[in-house]
Amino acid sequence: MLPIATYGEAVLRQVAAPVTVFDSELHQLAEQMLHTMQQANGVGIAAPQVHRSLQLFIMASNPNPRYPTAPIMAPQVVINPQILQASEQMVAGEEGCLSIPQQRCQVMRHQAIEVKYQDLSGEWCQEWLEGFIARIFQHEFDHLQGITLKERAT
Ligand SMILES: O=C(O)C[C@@H](Cc1ccccc1)[C@H](O)SCc1ccccc1
Ligand SMILES: [Zn+2]
Repeated sequence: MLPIATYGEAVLRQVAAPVTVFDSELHQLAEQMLHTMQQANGVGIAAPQVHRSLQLFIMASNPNPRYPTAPIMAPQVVINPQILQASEQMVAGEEGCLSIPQQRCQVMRHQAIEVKYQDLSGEWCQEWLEGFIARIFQHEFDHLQGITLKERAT
C-alpha cells in the first residue's frame, strides 16, 4: 500500500511529467499502484495520488454499489494519455476520489471519448471508450492535469 495524497497537497495540483523511461522501476510502480487501488476498492488510481507526478494511471472498471452494471475489465495501465475526440453528449454520474475520502460528487463527463496512450511496454494504443470506462479515464486524466472532482463537481 502506497500512501495516498489527500486534497490540498501540492502534488495533486501539478501537471504531471511525461513518462520517457519504460523500465522495471516503472513496472514496479504500476504494480504497487494496482495493489493500493485494489485495497481501497477503487476503479482507478493516478500516479500523482501516490505522490509521483508522472503521466501514468490505472483504470479497472468492475461492478460496484454505485455502478452495478459497470463492465468487468482487466486493469489497464495508461501512460502519456491524450484525448483525441469527445462526444457532444455529456452524462451526469456520481464519482468518488481516493484523495477526497468520504465525499461523493455529481460530475458531468463526455459519454464517449477517443483516446491514445502507451502501455507498460511503450506500445501506442488508440481506442474509443464510452460510459463508465470513459468516466474513469476522464477522472484519472484530470488528475494528470492537476484537476480533481472538486473542481468538476456540478
Ligand atoms: O480517486 C481516483 O482516481 C479513484 C476513483 C476513481 C473513480 C472514477 C470515476 C468514477 C468513480 C471513481 C475511485 O475509484 S473512488 C471509489 C469509487 C469506486 C466506484 C464508484 C465510485 C467511487
Ligand atoms: Zn480521484
